[in-house]
Order: sequence, then structure tokens, then C-alpha cells
Amino acid sequence: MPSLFEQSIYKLIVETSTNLPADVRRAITAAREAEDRSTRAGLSLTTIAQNIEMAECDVSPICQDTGMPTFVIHTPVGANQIVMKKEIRSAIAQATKDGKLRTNSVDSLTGSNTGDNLGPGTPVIHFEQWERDDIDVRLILKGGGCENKNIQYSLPSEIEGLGKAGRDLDGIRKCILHAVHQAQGQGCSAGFIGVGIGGDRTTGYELAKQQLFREVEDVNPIPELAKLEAYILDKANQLGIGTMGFGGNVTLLGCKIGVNNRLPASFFVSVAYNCWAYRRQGVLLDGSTHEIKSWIYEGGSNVSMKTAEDAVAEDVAKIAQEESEPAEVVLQMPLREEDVRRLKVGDIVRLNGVMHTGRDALHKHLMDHDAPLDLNGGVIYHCGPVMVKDRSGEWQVRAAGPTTSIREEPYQGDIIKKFGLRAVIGKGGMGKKTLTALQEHGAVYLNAIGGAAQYYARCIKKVKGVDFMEFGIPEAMWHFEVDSFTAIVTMDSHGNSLHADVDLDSRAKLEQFKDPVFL
Ligand SMILES: O=C(O)C[C@H](O)C(=O)O
Ligand code: SF4
Repeated sequence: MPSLFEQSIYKLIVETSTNLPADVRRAITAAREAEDRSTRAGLSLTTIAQNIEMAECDVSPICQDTGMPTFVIHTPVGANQIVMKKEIRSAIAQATKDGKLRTNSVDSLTGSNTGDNLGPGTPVIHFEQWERDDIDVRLILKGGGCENKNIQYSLPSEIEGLGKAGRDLDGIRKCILHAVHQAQGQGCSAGFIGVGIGGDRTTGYELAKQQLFREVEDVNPIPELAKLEAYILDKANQLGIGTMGFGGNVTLLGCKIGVNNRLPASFFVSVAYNCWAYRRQGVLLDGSTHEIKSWIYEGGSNVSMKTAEDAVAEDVAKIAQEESEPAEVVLQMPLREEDVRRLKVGDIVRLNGVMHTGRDALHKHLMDHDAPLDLNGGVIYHCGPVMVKDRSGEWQVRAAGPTTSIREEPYQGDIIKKFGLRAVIGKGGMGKKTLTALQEHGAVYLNAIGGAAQYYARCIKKVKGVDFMEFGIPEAMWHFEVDSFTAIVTMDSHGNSLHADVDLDSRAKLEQFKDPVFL
């Protein structure tokens, strides 16, 4: 029987992974209200809202990437932190086994997955002592896609699109606006950012991440920073990047800035980007029994993700469905070249049949090996799912949203041509080389909604098999039979890319903020 401390930590992990807190929910609902619901961004936000409720209802991960578990713990003086650490590790392993966390700890040299989320450096546990009797445990699960969009600036600097940035508040302003722009939709916008001003390279990033433990709705006690936070939120939302980088009115949901002293020679501005799946929670434990006394952040269960408009819209959708043909294109996999060549950017596609997952390890492997099955007309889904075996030994999908596609850019075009793929599904879009291959071969890039792991898991009707289990669960090649798997064409075979358009357009908007504001 696990100790009460371990049980409390387990509850914290499950709650954090499966139930988005109230402040984050309110921010997402406000974004929905600011966006026209019939646009790509509006539709994506509706799916995100549904996904949040599905995760809560099924007690399953909101997003399949359950991130780097990072704990910040305050203990009474003299509390045994060594025992606590052991029990936290044990709770992490149990939550992984139960499918509440994905197996996310990978040996950086060999690529092998430890399978239980434990390994050198994982999980991250920071202890602090305080002169109180209770134990305060906070946890953030920040995924890899948004972590990849973190960025650090060293001032003074020349900032692309914004010009010179000096060692002052206005220079800091430019760094933060640029940080939002460079993320585009790849960190599953609309996102939240934590900013650390000062420190050294390491503590600057630490400070940035600490800001993500603040409440979305709080106000910075330092007046200049409160002003800067409000400014960034307002201006970032004028960049037109929108949810998933589809264009739209809402790009940023929160901005929190902290400041530390620096060395005379250094001036770092560090930005931690967090996706909409902003999973952080905390518990206050009784110092002697280790029972949960209270939750630190208001729980999500009281804040429904439905807006007043939803009820009306559901009726309208029903009528519309009855009266007219659905606007989506329904396709059966494997796909035919002529069907794919007809698709254009903006089309909504519903896929039926069998698709195959593949991400970094698979793409690298396929460059100089054969595929384990015929991929002609096939569809590769950039996805690392959460999978568990049920009692009868069958694999079950617990979460299966898309991963950031751009990582496959060096390989994708070649793989499309070599194996005759007709579509790749992922998120955030891909680059020129892939776009050229889509054109030459007759294929499309489909953007699924990042983080909507429960929504997509429900489209998977059967796990048909798996290859390359030696790559670990997220990197293996899973064969999924899907029904009505919905995604949007964002790169077509005619040379069009919504991602390139939004990038260019938002870059022009960024340049409007070149002139000094904070003098
Ligand atoms: O690893 C994943 O499944 C997704 C990742 O967090 C991403 O955003 O690309
Ligand atoms: S897939 Fe998107 S929502 Fe999930 S962790 Fe990555 S960035 Fe966050």
C-alpha cells in the first residue's frame, strides 16, 4: 500500500494531466467568445473545449504529450525530502502504468524509452524549505512541442521585424513580441507565456517557467511589468496568428513576467511558451498526515466549457446537417491521387480506414530501410499516442493528438516520394521541401488540432497492429483504423500553404510594433 504522501501525489498527477484548472478554462472560453465560431480558429477552439471536457469525464490525458513532470515543493524544516523524492518517483511510475502519463523519458544517446517516466533528470523535482507546517506541492506538465518554442534573448540585440532592442523595458517588449511571433501555431496556440528578465541563462529560464505557476487572472505587483503584460496580451492578439496558426483574433491567452537581478555584462530575456493545454495544479498537504488539505488552483470541474452560444449552435448545426450536404470531403484510405489533387487549402477532410503513426525515429529509419507494409496511397499521422494494454493483452488508445510536423521536414518530402504517401497529418505545418514534394507527387498536408488527444482517440475504432515497438510507445508505428478522423488541408498539391501565408502576414503585422512604446 503506497504511503499517504504517495497517494496524494498520485492524485495531483492525475488531476493535472486530466482536468484543466478553472483559470485556464475561463481564458479559453473568453477566446472562443472573441473568435467567429465558423472560422477555422473558431472550429478548433470548439474542438479544444470539447476535448477538455472529454478528458475530465474519462479521467484521461488532455493531451497525449504529458510533458516533463516538474514539481516545485515547499516542505517544513527537517522534513525528509529523500523519502519524498522516492515516493514521487513511485507515483509517477504508477500514473504512467495507468495511462495517465505517456512514457516520456528517453535516453538521449541511445533513444531508448525507460517506459516508466523515470530516468536521469526525469521527473524534475525542486525542493525549498519554509517555516510552515504544511507541504506545498505544485506540478506543471509542459509538453515538448511548446517547450521547443521557448526562446532566450541576449540584449542588446537586433530583433527580426522589430529592429534594435536595447537593455531597457522597450527592448524587453520587442523580445516578447518576437517570441510570440516565432512560435506561430507550432506550440499549439493560443498559448500562455512566462517571461524571466535577468538572471543567467539557466536561472532566466527557471524564472520564466516559474511565472507559469501564477494565476492567469492575477495582476503583477510591479506596475511597469503589469503594464507590459497587458500591452503584450493586447498586441500579440493583433498578430493574426490565431489558434493552431490558422489565423484569427486570439493568439495569446496570458503573459506573466518576472524579474531578477543580472550580471553587469549579461541581460537575458527568457521566454517559456506554454500551449493552451496548460496543465498545472498544486496541493497543500497536512505536514504530518500528508493528506490533501486543499487544491492550490481552482479546479476545472466547476467551469463548464460550454458557452451560451453552444446550445443555439447545436440546434443550428442539426438543422444545417439535415438541410444540406456536409461541407467536408469524406475520403477512404488508402487515398487515390485524383481525389487528393482535387483538395485545396481550407478544405475539411474526414478520413476513414487505416492510417499509420510515424514521428522522428520512424522517419529517420524509413530514409534507408523498407517500410514494414505497403504505404502506397497511405497516410502517415505524426502522433505519439498514450497506449495501455488491457487485461486481455489488447492495446487500447488513451490519447492520440498530433505532434509538431516541422521536425520531419528534412525527411518528409523524400518519404512521400519513396513510399507513395498521399497525405501526412500533423500540426503546425511544414516547409518548402515538403510543399514541393506534395506538388510533385500529388499529396496533401492535413493539420489536426494540436492537443485534442481525447477527441482524436475517439475516432480510432481499432488498433490494427504495431511495428517498431523497440522505438518506444510514442515513436512506434501504430496502425489505427479510424472513423471520421477530421483535419484541415493547410498545404495542398497546388503549391499553397496556409502556414507560409499566416507567417508572412503576421510578420508584416509585427513590424507595426517597431516604434518605441516604453521610454
Ligand atoms: O510529443 C507529442 O506528442 C507532441 C508534442 O508536445 C508537440 O507539441 O509536438
Ligand atoms: S501537442 Fe500541443 S497541446 Fe500537446 S503538449 Fe504539445 S504543444 Fe501542448
